[in-house]
Amino acid sequence: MSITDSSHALHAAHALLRDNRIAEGLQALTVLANQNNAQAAFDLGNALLMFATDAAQIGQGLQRLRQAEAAGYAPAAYRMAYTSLVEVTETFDWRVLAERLAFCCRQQHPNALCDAAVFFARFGTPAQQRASTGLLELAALRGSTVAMALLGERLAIGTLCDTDPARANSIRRIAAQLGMPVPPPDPQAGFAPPEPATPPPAFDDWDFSALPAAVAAEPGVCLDGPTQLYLHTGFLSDEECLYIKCLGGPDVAPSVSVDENGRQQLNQIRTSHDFAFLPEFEQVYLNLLQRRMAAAAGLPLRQAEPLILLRYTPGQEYRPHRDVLPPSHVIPVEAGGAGQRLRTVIAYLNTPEAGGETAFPLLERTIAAEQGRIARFDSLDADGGTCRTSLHAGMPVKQGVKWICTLWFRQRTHRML
Ligand SMILES: O=C(O)CCC(=O)C(=O)O
Ligand SMILES: [Fe+2]
Repeated sequence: MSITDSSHALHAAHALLRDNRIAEGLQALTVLANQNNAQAAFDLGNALLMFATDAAQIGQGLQRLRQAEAAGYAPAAYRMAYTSLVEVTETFDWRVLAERLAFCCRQQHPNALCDAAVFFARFGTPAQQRASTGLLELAALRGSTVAMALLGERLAIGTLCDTDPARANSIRRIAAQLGMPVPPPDPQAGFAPPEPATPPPAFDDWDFSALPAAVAAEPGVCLDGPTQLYLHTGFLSDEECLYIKCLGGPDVAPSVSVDENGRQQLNQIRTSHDFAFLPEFEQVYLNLLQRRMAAAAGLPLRQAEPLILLRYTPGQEYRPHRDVLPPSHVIPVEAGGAGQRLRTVIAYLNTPEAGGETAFPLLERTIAAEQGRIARFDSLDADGGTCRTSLHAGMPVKQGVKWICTLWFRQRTHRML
């Protein structure tokens, strides 16, 4: 098949999937993938993983991703990189992760470049730190809107670059239109074209050997022994907080809760908006941040439910509750399931102007929502019963907006990917 023929065939397969003709779409992708079309193999792998309900189907999906990676297709290497960080389906090796990321960066994969920039800014050598703003420029030019938003903040503040308030203003305006929570433009400074005046400088120091430093973490200060309530301030950098908010912010939707009968419903207990980072929405650095949160929890990331991003606007709250699920929602450990929610980590991604504390009424403790800190606590006692003192509430936001993300850890492996 010629390149034009195969790209037509790929478009046709995508159209079938969009029209919900799933079996036909998968069949068309399979034909192309079997002709060694790397993009078709990648798309097929992703589609199989999205519809997979058991380990065998996941295995088939990953097989297609490996095929695409072996053919040198960077998006497949990228997905394998973050999948390996969960350590369920793919064995984990720091050296392989570093090689995959370096490969994706050389191929100018936008999300890999964005991840590299955020990683180097905090953990890179001085030369990598200085170069990281150029990597954000390149990632943005290649289509990463998150990199664009992070770049705008660097230009506004002058972090690892000279300030350029007029360009920062234009970028902030675009990022806000996309639904990202960036500060408003400063009208005094005017507006300059958002694109860089000169192309970003060439860079080829893709040494990711410092990656393990990104996931090292301590739980912090213990505030209550029986509840295992810990507080760790300064856990995430300002840029890491913005990275998480910009990744999920455009897609938050009204939160649902699970009632005592196991039904999902919109209700008055939890009035926030949220977004779940399902496997297809993950990124390498987001997974590294989750590994860091898992390290602070003392549990493997594979025991966590998907990371949830939450946004509360004034008046919104999460009324007093415990994080344990209704029994109907739990497959017990004895039956081979992931079991109950055991431990929660909450990361505070901004500091609201007023309100939004996390209150533990039975402990008479309140944790102020402060950008960059994490709180951690247990929902189960040592004997497996509900931890009574874990009762907690997200207090109403009084002024401004509150952004947090939460990881709920189960008793056993929960993630399939
Ligand atoms: O908003 C908060 O401070 C608490 C959030 C919470 O309790 C939860 O997500 O389970
Ligand atoms: Fe909670």
